[in-house]
Amino acid sequence: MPSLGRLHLITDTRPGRDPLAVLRAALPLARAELVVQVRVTDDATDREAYELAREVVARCRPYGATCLVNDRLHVALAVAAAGGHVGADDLPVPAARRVLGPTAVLGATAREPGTAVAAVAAGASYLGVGPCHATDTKSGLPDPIGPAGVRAVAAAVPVPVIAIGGVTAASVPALRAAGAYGVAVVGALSGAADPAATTAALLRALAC
Ligand SMILES: Cc1ncc(COP(=O)(O)OP(=O)(O)O)c(N)n1
Ligand SMILES: Cc1nc(C(=O)O)sc1CCOP(=O)(O)O
Ligand SMILES: [Mg+2]
Repeated sequence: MPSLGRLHLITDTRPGRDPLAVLRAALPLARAELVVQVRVTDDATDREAYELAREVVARCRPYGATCLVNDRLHVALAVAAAGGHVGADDLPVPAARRVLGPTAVLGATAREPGTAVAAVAAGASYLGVGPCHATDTKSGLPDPIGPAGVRAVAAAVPVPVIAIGGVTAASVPALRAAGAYGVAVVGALSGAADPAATTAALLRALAC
């Protein structure tokens, strides 16, 4: 399995956002370092998720970037994405692994070491760990765990930890120092005035 990219761009399909424009800006800079997670709003249809994921897979391919699909693993399979990401309300990790097969990339959300260890034992190949910082992008999240929370999880598992939640280029150094392999962002890129410049800043921070 090729090594996982360190910059995870999660698509923002909320009204007024343009996920493909952000992707166009990020891809030529981040190339194989980019993992694009196709995440649609809960009210999106499977057809909408499929069309977006198909487009993302096609755009990622020439750059060697990776496309994953959030939650909807049948969509991941249908578009031949590299894998998917599941959390507490989605298919359990063992079931997700069965659906995706043994070689797919499978991410699981873990907020503390116990869940993290269980997710890895059940077949997760990386963990999304957060929320690291406060964020308006998703409601109903628990309190931020900060770099200390990331450190606790990263110390407990042998797989890459991807820090998520309110991540910006400025917060990357502390998260990396805490053991994060990479970061996942929504708002830092989808709300950026200059997504290319922000991608470059995130990549610089991740390279240190
Ligand atoms: C990299 C990464 N980490 C965590 C999540 C959150 O997944 P989940 O808890 O299933 O919540 P939703 O994204 O489905 O709302 C993620 N998507 N990616
Ligand atoms: C989708 C999601 N899941 C999170 C978790 O902690 O599980 S935080 C989050 C939103 C991340 O968006 P932003 O980069 O704009 O803060
Ligand atoms: Mg989910």
